[in-house]
Amino acid sequence: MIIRAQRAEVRQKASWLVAEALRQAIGARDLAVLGVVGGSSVGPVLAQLGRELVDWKRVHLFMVDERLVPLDHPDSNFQLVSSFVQPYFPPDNLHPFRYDPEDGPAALERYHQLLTDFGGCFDVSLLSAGADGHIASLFPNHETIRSTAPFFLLTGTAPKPPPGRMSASPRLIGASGTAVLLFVGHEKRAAFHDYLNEEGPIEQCPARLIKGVQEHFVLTDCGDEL
Ligand SMILES: O=C1O[C@H](COP(=O)(O)O)[C@@H](O)[C@H](O)[C@H]1O
Repeated sequence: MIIRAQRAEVRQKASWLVAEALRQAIGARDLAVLGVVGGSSVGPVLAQLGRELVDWKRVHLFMVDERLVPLDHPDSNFQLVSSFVQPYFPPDNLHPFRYDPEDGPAALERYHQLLTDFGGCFDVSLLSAGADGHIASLFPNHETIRSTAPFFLLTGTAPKPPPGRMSASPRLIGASGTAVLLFVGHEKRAAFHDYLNEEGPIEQCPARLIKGVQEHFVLTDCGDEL
């Protein structure tokens, strides 16, 4: 489903959709895994999400992607996300990706194991597309979007700085129960039009990946009529 609205409404609706999908997952299996990206678009949605009626002690937050910087670095996606969710999330339910350059692949395996402890996939993914159509750290025409990894991947060649990143793989994002994808801001207009193109391959516009997710919603303030 595509929802075109003014920015404030996009944030409100996205927050409601995420909350509703979390409530459904909690109803089905007593807990829910929320996967979240970084970037400027998701912060206000996460702030709004704190006003929704959700049993937060049953929700576990994982990063869908992370920049390979220390967790207290201003570029860290977790740093940004946690600043919005700290007021309402139990601290023990926040699961940052902890990278150690000494054992990169082992860090991926540890994160995979941790996710497996909570069911092995994201019940809900909150995503934001970049101006080039990337989602998480899966970039157009890049090794990351071509990856067949079942869970998480590392790259040292991301075209958007910093080049060192961790990302949920295309398969893991595709296995989400619900995906909520934002195209917020005029600079995302071309990417949104690419997303709409039924013919185009996922490799050129990774945002199209979510068309394969069981339940997916796209919210944008880039509609032609706005
Ligand atoms: O680099 C990244 O960018 C995307 C999009 O960010 P936005 O600021 O345009 O919303 C983000 O989803 C991703 O997590 C991040 O690493």
